[in-house]
Amino acid sequence: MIELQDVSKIYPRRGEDPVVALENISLSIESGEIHGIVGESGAGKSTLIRCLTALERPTSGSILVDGKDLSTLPSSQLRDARRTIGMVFQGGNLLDQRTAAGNIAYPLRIAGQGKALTRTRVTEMLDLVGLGDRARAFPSELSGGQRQRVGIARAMADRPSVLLCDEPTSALDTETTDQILGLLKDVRDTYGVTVLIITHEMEVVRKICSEVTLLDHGRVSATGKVSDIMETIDSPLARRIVPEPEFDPALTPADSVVLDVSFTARQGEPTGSRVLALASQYGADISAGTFETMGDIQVARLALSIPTEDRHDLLSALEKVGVSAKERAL
Ligand SMILES: Nc1ncnc2c1ncn2[C@@H]1O[C@H](COP(=O)(O)OP(=O)(O)OP(=O)(O)O)[C@@H](O)[C@H]1O
Repeated sequence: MIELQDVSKIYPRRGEDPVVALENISLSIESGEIHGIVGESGAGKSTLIRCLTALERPTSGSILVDGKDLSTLPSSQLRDARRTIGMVFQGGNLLDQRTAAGNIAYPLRIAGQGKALTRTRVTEMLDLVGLGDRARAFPSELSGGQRQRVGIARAMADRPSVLLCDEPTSALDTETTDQILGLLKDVRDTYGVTVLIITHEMEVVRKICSEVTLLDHGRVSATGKVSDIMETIDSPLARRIVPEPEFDPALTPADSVVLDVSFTARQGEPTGSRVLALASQYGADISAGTFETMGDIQVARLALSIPTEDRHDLLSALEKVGVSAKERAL
């Protein structure tokens, strides 16, 4: 479990105002959750990771990992506490001169684990990430996805309780991204590890995060279960996670307007069919649409084109069934 209590990080600058990189961050992440941290460049994501790995101490507040306060531990105990945290970096960040097995063994050697345990763990981790036959390959002989698999194996080798992933899928293609995200989920399922992912890719949030936090100028601007965030379908974070579908307004028929219609539905709720029936009843057509299944909810954003004169009737019919809709300014 990770708990941040009122964490602030202020960088002093000579002759200039200090930079407040993190301001009163409070977050509680239960064991076994997959929590995404998103935010614009400069929002404080890297600073948060550095504080969580105790590479930096926060200016104030406390950071507890499995009940241990990393911000006050003396250096002598910090090394052991750090072993409870595994790090996955962008692109794998492997040691080029070591084989896949050598990279995975490295943190175990540093931690002083014996040869026999190291050997068993390396085999177990290579199997876990599906690279049992590539133990002797050097990073230059592996694909980007395989390098990241080794990165995950290395991070898990010393059995951490927390896995911090810093942009784990950036620079990977969609298919490889899916495989790496699937692997992170499997790792969580197998070892019950708490996963924190810093990402700028909303796809990561959609596909594997159970919870998400949006950082904005060093503050928590929104946080919660992804399904709860998506229920407030018009919130800025919900729009960022599942944006409105793009389409070319030039294709809208003459004398028509576009309505943006958004809704969520739990399994078995007929909201989608109700919306489509109303659209058809009022002569609307689907110009573009996005459907996402995220955990136990479905999220839909549709752009409906409708004859201008019928738009108010459809808007009020949708409102009656509790579906958010508004006219798009073209
Ligand atoms: N060592 C430092 N000294 C001074 N300011 C810093 C330092 N590290 C970060 N900052 C500032 O703190 C703020 C947060 O930076 P941070 O790198 O955490 O953002 P980020 O969300 O990770 O951005 P990106 O997505 O671009 O990596 C920025 O204004 C940055 O300039």
